[in-house]
Amino acid sequence: MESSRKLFIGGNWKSNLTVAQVNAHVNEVVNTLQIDPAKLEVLVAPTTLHLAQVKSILRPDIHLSAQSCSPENMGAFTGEVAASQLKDFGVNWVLIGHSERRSFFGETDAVVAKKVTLALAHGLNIVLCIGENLSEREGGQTFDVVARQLNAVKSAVTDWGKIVVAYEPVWAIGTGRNATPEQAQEVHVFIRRWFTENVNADVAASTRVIYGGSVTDVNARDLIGQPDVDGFLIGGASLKPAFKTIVDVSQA
Ligand SMILES: O=C(CO)COP(=O)(O)O
Repeated sequence: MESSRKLFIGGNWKSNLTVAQVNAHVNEVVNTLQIDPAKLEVLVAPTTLHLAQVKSILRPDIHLSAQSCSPENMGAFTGEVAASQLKDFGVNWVLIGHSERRSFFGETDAVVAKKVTLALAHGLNIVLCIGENLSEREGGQTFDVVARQLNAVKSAVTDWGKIVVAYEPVWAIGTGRNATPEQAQEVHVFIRRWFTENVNADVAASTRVIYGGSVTDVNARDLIGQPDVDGFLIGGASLKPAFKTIVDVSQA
């Protein structure tokens, strides 16, 4: 990555871990990370159920994030947690647009945009997830999909400074088949160009674009070596001691 942007590494724990496992993982892995605050920000996103528990034991220099928020304000929306409730509770970050939300729970671009609007209105920072699926990649539509997903939130974003973009090709998530460093770099460059053309050059230069999809302690070093890969959003490996190795090699 380029030195002007601070590295960003997030652990998305998805729907994993018991209470005991959360405690052990935070105490043994997350809270023992070596983080140079001038170089790197780290975030963890436990289930909504575990936010309070993690908040009570997490090192204060590590960001706590929800994995989603409601596309509506507080009210009669059973099962949802509103952005304002996250903020009120002391959670300052939220993942929005993860491909598992889009594909398994029917989140459309319009729903993603509503969530972005509310999250920003209530002062949350966002990791905005975008990326193409396998048939879209094989059909040569990667750039079209990524641009469509960015266009969908463009008018909802009042402050790009509160957003980290996570490029997560769906075909790489949980498959053990990561994008090659060159494939990641190519799309990250495209995303940066989208910012230049649709927002401005400052935002294009300063927005962190992180990569997600089968990141491991083995492939992290080559991926982070790409000039436009500013960090990672990590699923499986964020639940293991490998998370520590990834943090270490990324700062090296
Ligand atoms: O979806 C991801 C992070 O949000 C990536 O998951 P994996 O690292 O398990 O492929």
